[in-house]
Amino acid sequence: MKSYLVGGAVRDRLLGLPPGDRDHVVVGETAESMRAAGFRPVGRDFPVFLHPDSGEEYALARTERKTGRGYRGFEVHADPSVTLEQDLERRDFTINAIAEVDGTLVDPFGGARDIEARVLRHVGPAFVEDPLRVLRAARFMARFAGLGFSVAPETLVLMREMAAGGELAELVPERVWQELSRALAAPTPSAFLRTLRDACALSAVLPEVDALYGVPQRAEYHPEVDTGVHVELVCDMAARLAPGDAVVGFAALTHDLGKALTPADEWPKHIAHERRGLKPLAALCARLKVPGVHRELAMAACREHLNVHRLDQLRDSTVHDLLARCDAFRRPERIAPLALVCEADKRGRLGRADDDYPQGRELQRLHAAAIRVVACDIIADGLTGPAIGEALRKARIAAIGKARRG
Ligand SMILES: Nc1ncnc2c1ncn2[C@@H]1O[C@H](COP(=O)(O)OP(=O)(O)OP(=O)(O)O)[C@@H](O)[C@H]1O
Repeated sequence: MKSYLVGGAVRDRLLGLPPGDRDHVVVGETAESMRAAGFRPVGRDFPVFLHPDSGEEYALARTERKTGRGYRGFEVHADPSVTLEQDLERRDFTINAIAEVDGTLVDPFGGARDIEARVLRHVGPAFVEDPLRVLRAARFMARFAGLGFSVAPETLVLMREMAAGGELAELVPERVWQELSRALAAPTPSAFLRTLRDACALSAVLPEVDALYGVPQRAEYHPEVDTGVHVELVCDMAARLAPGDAVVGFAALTHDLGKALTPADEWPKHIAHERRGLKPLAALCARLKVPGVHRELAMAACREHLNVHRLDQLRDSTVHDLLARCDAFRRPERIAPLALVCEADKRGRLGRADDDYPQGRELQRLHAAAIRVVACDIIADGLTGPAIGEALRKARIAAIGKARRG
């Protein structure tokens, strides 16, 4: 059987990055011959098989033909006559279209040269057939911008054409979310936003975030002034504080959505932006089918980030109610990520990256003190019904006060 290692595994090795999934392409075989050799078929849309021992993916070499709008309008053709080069030609970027066999590269589109030059370049004119590739370009930039990569100018031209053609709106939410969440888990999420803006595509994918650009903030708190730039800095700071964590990343991205709704005559102040942001955030989550865990932290960060910043000015009961709104007595794991998002917000400002953020530690300390008080302490006092809840609240407020001043 003739098989080649392809895609991310070859690319990442040439970049000197740790190896991820190893995908292979197989030439000259059929689904029947693969099954006869012990490979297990997976997936509905493409002829992909799992190796019986290693579990690695082996896909039959295939070509694709665009038959309709959107990324689903593809006719896949996989038979033993499809060559390796034809399979590589249908791929998105030259850096992803390199194959390797026995230590030798097969690189018909100059991917190794583009890796050397740190260029993200499309393979060929078929690039425009799948609108998801605009998002993939932005996602690879989030991953590789720190290594010095940029999008080739001719690729950017095609991305702009694709965005102008309107097909991005037809992507199913799951695919958009997959690229967005992977970008937020990458080292430089700001490059995802900037690449989409450069391609005039951010307004189609994340209109709520696009609307933040050009909205000014008070320069004494935000030397970067522009809210969109602030959000970029916050996302990159979140990626630094919580590497690979798209839950924290998504909350960082969306914590200030309300600032886009501040009436312009109130600029650069944004009174009540925490409250105003909840509705567009809920709409965004519904549209992209954002998983509950991401949604919950994002809603909490949007609502509470100012409260956490001024934690030392809040009354004990207000700290308690903040924790209760976050459901932090039943779900204690919610507080550490909230503290991280708030820290990213504070340090994601021009010139503030090295600021200390004691509020994050204090929030966790007060939360730890409050959750030490449990219902059985109260029930032991002979209380019943709603009185238990009220007594519990009072005891937790007292515990917060003691932790602060005791
Ligand atoms: N929409 C697409 N259009 C063209 N080629 C694609 C597309 N999606 C995936 N590919 C090809 O399949 C390979 C595997 O895709 P995948 O999404 O797993 O990314 P990857 O390159 O392996 O990166 P990662 O390390 O992030 O998983 C890519 O390297 C690329 O060659």
